[in-house]
Amino acid sequence: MSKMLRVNELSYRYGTKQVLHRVSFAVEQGEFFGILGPNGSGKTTLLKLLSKELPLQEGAIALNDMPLVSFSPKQLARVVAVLPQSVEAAFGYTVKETVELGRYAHQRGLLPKWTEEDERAVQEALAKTGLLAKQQQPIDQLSGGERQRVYLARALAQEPKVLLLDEPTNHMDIAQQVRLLNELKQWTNEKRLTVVAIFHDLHLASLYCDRLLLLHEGHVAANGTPSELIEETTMEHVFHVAVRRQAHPVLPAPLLTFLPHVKHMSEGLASLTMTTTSEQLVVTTKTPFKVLSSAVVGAGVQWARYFVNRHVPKQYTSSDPEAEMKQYLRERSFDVQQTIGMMTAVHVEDASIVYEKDLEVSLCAIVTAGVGNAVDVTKAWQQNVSSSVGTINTMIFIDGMLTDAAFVQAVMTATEAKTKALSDEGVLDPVTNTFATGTSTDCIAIAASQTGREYAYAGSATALGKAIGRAVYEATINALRNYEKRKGERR
Ligand SMILES: Nc1ncnc2c1ncn2[C@@H]1O[C@H](COP(=O)(O)OP(=O)(O)OP(=O)(O)O)[C@@H](O)[C@H]1O
Repeated sequence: MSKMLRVNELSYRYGTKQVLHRVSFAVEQGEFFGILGPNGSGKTTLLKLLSKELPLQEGAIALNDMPLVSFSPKQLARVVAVLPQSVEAAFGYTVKETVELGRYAHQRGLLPKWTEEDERAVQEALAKTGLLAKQQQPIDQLSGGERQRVYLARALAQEPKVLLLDEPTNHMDIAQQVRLLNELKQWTNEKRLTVVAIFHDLHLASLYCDRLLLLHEGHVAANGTPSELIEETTMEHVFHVAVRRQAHPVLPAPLLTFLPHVKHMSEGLASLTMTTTSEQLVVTTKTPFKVLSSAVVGAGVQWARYFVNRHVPKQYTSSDPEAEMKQYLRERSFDVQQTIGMMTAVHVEDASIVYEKDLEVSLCAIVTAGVGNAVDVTKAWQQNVSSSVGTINTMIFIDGMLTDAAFVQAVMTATEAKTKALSDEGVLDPVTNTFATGTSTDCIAIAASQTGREYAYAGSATALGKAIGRAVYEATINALRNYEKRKGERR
């Protein structure tokens, strides 16, 4: 298959200093290709060889299957545009005049004429870079980020097939970075523009690039998709920092988080306080706990200090319960970003609290249970299951450092224990008359201090799993009995 750009066994020396070692890769037309690597790994040198700013010493570069050496400067400028790392501001020129210079390669003859085509390309480039309103301004009166955009506009006005960018978003604020990369990405799709760009920001590279080349001391350390390449061991080897890979919340792109030398301190469960009123049950921890939950507020993975189980009337409805609950929390001065918020129609004073403490595990389970919406989940498909708020809310606080697997297993173990408690208490699904496995709107939060003892797993084979199983079972049984008692008193 023909490639837009093909680099083969490319090596380069400044004097006796070898800075690139037999670098090979290929880029297809329309690809957004990123070059990553630590300072001094050879990225700029590589880009300068691709633009012929540096002469070829060893190896080969082909553009559209033609050797780069065979291109005259003007021929090359019709195919390749470059945005260097830093450009000297050309004093006296306006923005538009600077961008017009990009049309040089397309002009012919000794006395070239400015054509409609030239004007259209310049205006399009100005529009793409958000500079239409500034076109008459002198370039030396612009900010660093704006000037960077002018040079990008000049490169785009060249209407190249390949765009070489050395840190294109350098000097730009985050909104400009995202805007520019969105535009470039669109051009790679619509105009089949090929972009080869040096990135320092791994996240931007991971989000926008189709493929990445990772350089390490002038060698290719890796070459692949962001998902293949943004990987903990490789990154730690190349960048010499401890990292952790995570999933992007919306896209199948990896995110890397650097692990700083800052220690998270916690007093564990000793710092836990609980207050209960008829309106709400609130658990507060002195330091944030890491939480995996299905709560109305704070669902997913969060760090939180406030855990609110709010009592709401049985007939509670809201078109947007999350927004309504956030408003409720704000009105009561909770820091919403650090709060896990659940709701229940059950009286929260009937919560059951069970502590498990031995040499291996220290945890606390808090359960509120109502079975107005009890459901046998295996038969739920037969019925119109309600989603009102008669529910079982389970919170588990663990003194320890849980892996992701342990968090997920803690949810499984707690759910199994809850289901067993319902069955032992004889709770039935009122429609099918079979044992209920839960209610239709149950909620769970697993909160861990993330200090002290490490727990890789939390299934029933482990001490943590055993403790969760016992505590959740006991707390659920007690909470169910409290609920039944109150119901009996009301009759
Ligand atoms: N003109 C030069 N003369 C001598 N050595 C040079 C020259 N330009 C760069 N180098 C050296 O070559 C190596 C690679 O430099 P290069 O600029 O390609 O790295 P880079 O990966 O782009 O770095 P950065 O992330 O800091 O921009 C570095 O050790 C640098 O000091």
